[in-house]
Amino acid sequence: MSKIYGPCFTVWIPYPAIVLNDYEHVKEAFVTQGDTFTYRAHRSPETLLPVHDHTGILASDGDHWRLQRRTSLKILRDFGLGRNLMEEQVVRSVQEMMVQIENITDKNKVDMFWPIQLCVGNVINETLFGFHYKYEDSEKFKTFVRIVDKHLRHLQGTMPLLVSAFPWLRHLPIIGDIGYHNIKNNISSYQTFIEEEVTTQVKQYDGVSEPENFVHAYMQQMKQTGNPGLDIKNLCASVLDFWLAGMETTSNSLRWHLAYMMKYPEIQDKVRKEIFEVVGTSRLPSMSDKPNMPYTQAVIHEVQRCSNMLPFLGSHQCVEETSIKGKHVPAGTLVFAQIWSVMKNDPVFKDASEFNPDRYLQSDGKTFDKAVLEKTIPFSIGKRNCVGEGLARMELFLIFSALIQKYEFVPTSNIDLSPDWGVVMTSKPYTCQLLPQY
Ligand code: HEM
Repeated sequence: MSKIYGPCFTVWIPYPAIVLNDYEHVKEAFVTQGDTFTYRAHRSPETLLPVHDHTGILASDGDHWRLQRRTSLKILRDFGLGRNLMEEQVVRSVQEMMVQIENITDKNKVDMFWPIQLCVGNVINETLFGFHYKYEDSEKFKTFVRIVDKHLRHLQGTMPLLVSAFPWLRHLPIIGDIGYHNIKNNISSYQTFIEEEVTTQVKQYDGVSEPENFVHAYMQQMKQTGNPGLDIKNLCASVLDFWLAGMETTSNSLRWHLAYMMKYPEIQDKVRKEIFEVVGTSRLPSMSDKPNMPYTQAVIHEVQRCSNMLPFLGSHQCVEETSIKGKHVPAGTLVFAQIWSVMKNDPVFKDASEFNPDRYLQSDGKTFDKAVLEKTIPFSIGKRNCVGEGLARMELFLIFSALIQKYEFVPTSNIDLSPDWGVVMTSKPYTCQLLPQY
């Protein structure tokens, strides 16, 4: 549509919503006029993700959103987000995953879904609740993941979208049940999961001693600040946000990474060559290796660009009358930014449909092309960008490079790189043969 209507146009769904399609418009709205566009639209199907609207980070706005986002970021930073502590946590999960894979007796036809999911899930689980699920005792975790997975696919269905366009339809039988009430009921299953884990931690913590996990630290903030916006309801909502936003995205992205590596085995070999040269085989890759591994970094950028897991960001709403690049935007207008379009259509990506990690590197093979990097925005930009970007980048690097270091991934089923649609665009299921490399 952007080819016909340009980088900024209005769609009627049936209310008017502005769609931003290029980097310049997205930057002007979300960065230059960041405060004006941080509000959410509060319409289904988005409101069907959290348990209560206007709680936590993802589904709140205004001063309440600022408080929740600031509190969560402070806690994550105190726990070492982007520093050694968090790296140690990721490495622990990687080591457990490698043992699990090692123990798979038949490596000729492996589905990597659960090893990756549990590895990523345990990073977030340790941060939030301070423990890991054991591979042999992870049924509760798997049940939760299955519900969320189904939920995220279902939300993009025709019925939920119809209810979003015409909210009164939720009162009709069938459409209302499928498009609204069944989904709302589904949420209570994951609400129970989260509340049980939070309650266990709340009971264990005295409110004053050194916090050992996110729940403890949030409770400490509740006590120290006395701020009524920090309460158990918002604690549960923030924890759920981290589970939803932090686990499904990162684990799906890693599955995309392996799919691309199997489709392009020569690129997989080149990544492994760089890992062997920089890290060797006697230890796992670490964050201190990252600056010396430009090709691996370029591959991660290119997989994120091409897989484009979150083509549409969550809704943004403009709180006051303004203009974007000279185009009038009335107060209350909905704004959808298509980072899909930015990463597929910006002229900086030559032959954008080709999978070509080299586009990120200059001719010396080491220096990054800053113009290309600037427009690669899988975590969005501006005030409402991804809270977990630092952690996600660390996980992608450490988990991906550890897998490629140890195994060659050879497809044993068709690798189809077209996505399965949902709130998060996932790779199609595949199986692979794992060939140990040392
Ligand atoms: C590859 C992995 C990831 C990708 C591609 C990704 C992408 C994004 C994007 C594009 C947004 C902005 C959505 C919007 O504008 O509505 C976002 C928001 C968010 N992300 Fe991530 N994310 C990833 C991993 C994570 C992780 C690991 C965490 C937590 C530990 C996390 C937590 C969040 C939260 C809480 C928000 C909401 C921010 C707000 O509304 O203010 N994400 N993410």
